[in-house]
Amino acid sequence: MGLSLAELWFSLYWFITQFVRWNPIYRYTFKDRLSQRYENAFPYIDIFVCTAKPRIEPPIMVINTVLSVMAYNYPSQKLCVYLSDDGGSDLTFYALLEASRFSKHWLPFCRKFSIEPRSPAAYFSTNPKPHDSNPLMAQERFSIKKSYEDMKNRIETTTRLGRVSEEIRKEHKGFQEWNHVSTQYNHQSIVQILIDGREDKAVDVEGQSLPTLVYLSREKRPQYHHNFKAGAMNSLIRVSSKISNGSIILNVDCDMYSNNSESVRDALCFFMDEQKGHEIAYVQFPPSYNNLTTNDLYGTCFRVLNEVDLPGLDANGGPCYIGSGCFHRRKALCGMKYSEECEREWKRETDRTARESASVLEALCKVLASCSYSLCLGTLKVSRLTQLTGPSR
Ligand SMILES: O=c1ccn([C@@H]2O[C@H](COP(=O)(O)OP(=O)(O)O[C@H]3O[C@H](CO)[C@@H](O)[C@H](O)[C@H]3O)[C@@H](O)[C@H]2O)c(=O)[nH]1
Ligand SMILES: [Mn+2]
Repeated sequence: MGLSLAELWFSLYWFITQFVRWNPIYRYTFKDRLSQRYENAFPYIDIFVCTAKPRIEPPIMVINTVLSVMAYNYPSQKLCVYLSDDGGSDLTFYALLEASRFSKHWLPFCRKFSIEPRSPAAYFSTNPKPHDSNPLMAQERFSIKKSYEDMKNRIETTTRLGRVSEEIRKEHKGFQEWNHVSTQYNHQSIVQILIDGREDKAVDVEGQSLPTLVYLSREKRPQYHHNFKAGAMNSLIRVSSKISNGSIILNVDCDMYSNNSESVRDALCFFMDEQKGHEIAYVQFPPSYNNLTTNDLYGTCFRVLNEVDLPGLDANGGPCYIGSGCFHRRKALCGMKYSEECEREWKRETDRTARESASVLEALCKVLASCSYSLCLGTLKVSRLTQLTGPSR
């Protein structure tokens, strides 16, 4: 009886889904035209990476994701990367400090040899051998691989130990914050700007500017509910509005590195489309997974979801919001309706950055990441997110 009901339900489900799958839309971008028209008028992009549990989400994995988004092929002065650490862990902070130093070598290397993917761990594991045809690359690859492995060893040793040594703690003022942290669920907000992209000294080894890099651990108190990732996203939206206020926000989970350095430009082809751009609230990238099954039976992705269901939904008002890998307009997340006038405003807003010094910004942002601030504004409702529509690619 139960089985027959289940069969009946799945038949009905299959029948309904066919309507959605009837007329899928596949979209293509023309990034060369985007560059020709807008290269100097690109918007600021804020990228949020979320992590919560240093034991399940090891700091070395987290910083690989951070490095993959820092290395986007996009003007670095217009990129600002935020790591939200709901674990409130100094181990994650230490790993991010290491990543901020390593990025000075990694970003020029990626740029020079156009390497993909730009997560160092993924790059070194998918390209185990250097390219013999280019001796310069082979040499540089050897040295950058060595410095990556040294960094990885330092981070993993510290993670295994479970605490940051006294020598390391002296390397950055940010570690002093942990003098006041009692537990993961009971601590003040911590905001540390590790790279301030506005400064002249924020450059890589080739003298090119680096993206801004911010560590955030919002306040946690036992009497306040923290609302998991949605709570973290709320804090990130507030804190980033003070520091960089990028018009476009990308969110990635810490275990989902970006496997394409052109993703920002792909998303902008939709947002900056002169005719239809203002109708688009978000651009959702389909996720791929590396380790779903032994021997990777399904070719690293959910094929039906990515190749049939999402393009099908696109033809019916827009794909659903999946979470990681989604670009949003900031204004859409803040509940504003987007119109053609906003598009014109946006063009005027592209050169706006905070004027306060990094330490003043840190102090201001701590207030924005506090529990009482979250409480008075309420939480970002998932229902709001699902109302927004936009195309997938
Ligand atoms: O209190 C919390 C709990 C989780 N997270 C982060 O949120 C992300 C997602 O949480 P997780 O428990 O890993 O959820 P998953 O089921 O693995 O992820 C699915 O659900 C997420 C939340 O809707 C989407 O972002 C993902 O794309 C989707 O794969 C991770 O980066 C976590 O670090 C926080 O920041 N704070
Ligand atoms: Mn996850």
